[in-house]
Amino acid sequence: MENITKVWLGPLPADSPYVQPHRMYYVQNGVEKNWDLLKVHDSVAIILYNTTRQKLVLVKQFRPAVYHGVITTELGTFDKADLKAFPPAIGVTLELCAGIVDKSKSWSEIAREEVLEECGYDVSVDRIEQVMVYRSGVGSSGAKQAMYYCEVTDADKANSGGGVEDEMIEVVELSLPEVKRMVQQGAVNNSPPSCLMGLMWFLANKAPAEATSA
Ligand SMILES: O=c1ccn([C@@H]2O[C@H](COP(=O)(O)OP(=O)(O)O[C@H]3O[C@H](CO)[C@@H](O)[C@H](O)[C@H]3O)[C@@H](O)[C@H]2O)c(=O)[nH]1
Repeated sequence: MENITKVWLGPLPADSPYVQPHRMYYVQNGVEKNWDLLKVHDSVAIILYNTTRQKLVLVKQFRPAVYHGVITTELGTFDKADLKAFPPAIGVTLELCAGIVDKSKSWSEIAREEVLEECGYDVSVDRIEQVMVYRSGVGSSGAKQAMYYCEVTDADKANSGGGVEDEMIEVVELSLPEVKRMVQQGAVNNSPPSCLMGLMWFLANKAPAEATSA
């Protein structure tokens, strides 16, 4: 699905619209300290449950940062990736539908748009319920993420999803036993903590009782 033919690293341009690095200084207990950090966009993530099929709707995509992380855990650093030793599939994740907050719209409206763009379901904002808000990357970015829950039916399906412009996103449906297995065994698909936490929240609060017994 990822169709990646070349990967290399370069320096971060100062005008990156996605990542701004800073060194923050502070005085604690009378001692001057500093912390190197990244300003990244806040984001939304949506736990999407199709009640017609009793399936959780997730997305699969190549994540450059995960691919970089997998290689550098092994090699320390690299300039040009060896695609034979490190096939791009190792950078593919299974996640909740999500998106960055990079426009002046309400967070739930941004969540609504992501559900439509990435997963193809057209729902109104009032059907999207806020679940929790937390900070991710507490050592590096401290970015805020708001998690939402939304139930959809087959009748809400407006397109096949997959993202906008050149995004390559695959929509994946998981049955309730598959979701349960996923949280029992952990992140075999490079799934981020927010995804596992969202699925656990679903199992604890929304899943039909028969799906969580046994
Ligand atoms: O360096 C970058 C970074 C982003 N993009 C684009 O920006 C958009 C970002 O995608 P979007 O779907 O809005 O957000 P996500 O990539 O899904 O990321 C959010 O959701 C993730 C899963 O919860 C969190 O890990 C992230 O921190 C959070 O930003 C996409 O079009 C990307 O192609 C770039 O082109 N270059």
